[in-house]
Amino acid sequence: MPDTVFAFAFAPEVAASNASLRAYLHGLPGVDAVGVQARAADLATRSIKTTAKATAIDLAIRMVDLTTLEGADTRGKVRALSAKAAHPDPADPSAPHVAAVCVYPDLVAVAVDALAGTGVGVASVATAFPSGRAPLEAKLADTRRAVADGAAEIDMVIDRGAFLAGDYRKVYDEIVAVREACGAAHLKVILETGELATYDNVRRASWLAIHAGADFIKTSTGKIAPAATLPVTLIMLEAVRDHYAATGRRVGVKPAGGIRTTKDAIKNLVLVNEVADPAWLDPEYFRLGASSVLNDLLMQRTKLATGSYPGPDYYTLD
Ligand SMILES: O=C[C@H](O)COP(=O)(O)O
Repeated sequence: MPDTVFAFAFAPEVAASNASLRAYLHGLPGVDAVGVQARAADLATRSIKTTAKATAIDLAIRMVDLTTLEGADTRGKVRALSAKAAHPDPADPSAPHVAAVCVYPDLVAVAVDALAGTGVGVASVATAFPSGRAPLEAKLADTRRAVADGAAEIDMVIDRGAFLAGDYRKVYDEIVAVREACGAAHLKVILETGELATYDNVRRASWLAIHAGADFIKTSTGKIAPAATLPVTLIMLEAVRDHYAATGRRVGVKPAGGIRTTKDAIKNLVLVNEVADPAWLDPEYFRLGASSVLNDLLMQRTKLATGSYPGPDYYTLD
């Protein structure tokens, strides 16, 4: 049965005050938690075989934002990660490159230099990642620095404290300001769904970010559990699907955090196909934020092509 598609009209005056934003967001239909969990669980049981699986694995590799977001990150680590992003399987040039490498702002220039001419983008977290707790001026400076150093994509975090306190206008205004600071760079807005407490809040935060100008909505920082669960990704896919139906603007979705295996990746692709539509099955509109899924995708790819797994030391460490 096809999903009901809601068109949530959003006139500019809705953003004029916190009260009008609140009325809009709390007027959205409530999420049927049991239904969403059951549907996500059902879709997670779908399996993909042989040729379709090979295609899905290559698509998943092309959608990976290969991420390192550790306090201990070094220039050398980012160079090594960038080499892997551009040529994931040095023994098999047919393996596609990933979508982007995602790093802290101070390492953007290193990644840009290492990835020049490869087709792999550079994404950077900004706005006081992962907490989002800094004055707006600091968040904008963070964003501008990353863009000036060559980041083509900015992954910002929302102020969850403001959101949970009902200060939607502050969250909306910050996204608008960061969107402007991004210039030509794409903006991914991280909702940090593991801190939003309810599915209704995930739906509200999705619509808030979409209307404020997000190019992508992203589940998580990877620093808070639970991160990218299937029910949460499903709710976000519904939002971008319905927004597209209402406006013709296609916003992307990026589950991130805790995606470790080829099975995890393929479950997400099934969700995209069934909940949104196949037009989202493209790195332009769907990404997988992950620090360590790439090796498993490469191993399963080799297994499909040759019939056996490569040895455990075959790939560089994630
Ligand atoms: O944006 C991506 C996440 O930070 C990566 O999280 P992960 O280490 O659980 O894959």
